[in-house]
Amino acid sequence: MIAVEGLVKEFKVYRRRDGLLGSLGTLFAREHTTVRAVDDISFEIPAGARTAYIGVNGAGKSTTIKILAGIMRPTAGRCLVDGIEPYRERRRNARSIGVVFGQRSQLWWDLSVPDSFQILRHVYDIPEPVFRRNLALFRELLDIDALGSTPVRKLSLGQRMRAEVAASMLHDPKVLYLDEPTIGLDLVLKTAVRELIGHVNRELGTTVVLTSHDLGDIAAICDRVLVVDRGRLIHRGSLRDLLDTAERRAVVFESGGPRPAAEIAAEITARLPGARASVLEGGRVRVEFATAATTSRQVLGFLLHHYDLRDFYAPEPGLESVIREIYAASAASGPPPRRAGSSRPTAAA
Ligand SMILES: Nc1ncnc2c1ncn2[C@@H]1O[C@H](COP(=O)(O)OP(=O)(O)OP(=O)(O)O)[C@@H](O)[C@H]1O
Repeated sequence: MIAVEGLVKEFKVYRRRDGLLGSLGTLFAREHTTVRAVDDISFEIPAGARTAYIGVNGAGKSTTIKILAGIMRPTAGRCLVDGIEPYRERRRNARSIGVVFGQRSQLWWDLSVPDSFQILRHVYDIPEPVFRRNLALFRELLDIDALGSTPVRKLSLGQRMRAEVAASMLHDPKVLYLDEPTIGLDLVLKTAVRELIGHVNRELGTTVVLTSHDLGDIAAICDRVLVVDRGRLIHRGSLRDLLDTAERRAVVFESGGPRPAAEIAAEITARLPGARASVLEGGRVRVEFATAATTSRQVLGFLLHHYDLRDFYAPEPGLESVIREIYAASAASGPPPRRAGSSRPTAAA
């Protein structure tokens, strides 16, 4: 569905000079640096996949999504979305995609949500049964009727986001680009939006590309991840594989023996290389360990041999810690610098 090859996007950022003379100077020669926001990225996303595109602030996520959505042209490389080069055929592309950019609105500021939806219905030429089916879905899951006839500009961020998500899906797009779609939503509405995205993915085979700093969104919506760092793709794979790469894991157990939990925890920390044990509420012991120093098998063997294990479980490694590990590894190996190209004077435009 989506094929990206050697995608590059550079921005020229012009330097401002201080003072009147400096300002006059910039009329004749302006210095700039080149920011390489997307740096030779290639990937493919099959139809119906739910992909998280993640990275720290400024990693290049929004820039990539803007290119995929046809809002921006790449400096080099290309992408095809459902056989279309989005920035060359913007109108055709717009019919088959739905977009939510958390900070930007696709609704009419002075109109109510129902009026905005009526306009979108005509813009996209949405057949009546599809329009009615989708409105019923948004009523059920997002309580869209509660937004009433209030103009969009008067809605709270959370209310507007509900309308934005619904608007992006109104015309049954083949691809949904969601940039922070649950920003400003409370937990109940977050869950509803996640359910809605899951629903259209299952029922209509919609391809979903999500960028979010909300790890709950990623875990609930996506089954695969692309991780970008300073414009470069540094990890791709299934969410399951990503979690399996966790270098730190944990087990929690309850000991039936007479020894105090604090004593057991201290013993484990002292004797198991790379392990740190602590006592949880209720006297259970949590052992965190680095898989590079001690394997899961060694930890389990040690615990079984020394203690009377009553209750035992291994919590899932948190997505947050796994992603932190990936960023740390990337920073340590020193990927290409974000700023490509040098500063040079150019004639003023
Ligand atoms: N129009 C622009 N002009 C100049 N630089 C830009 C422009 N748009 C983005 N950049 C720069 O490109 C880099 C990537 O920005 P981008 O918005 O794609 O990051 P992001 O991963 O979406 O970040 P965030 O999580 O904060 O939204 C940043 O260094 C940013 O400052």
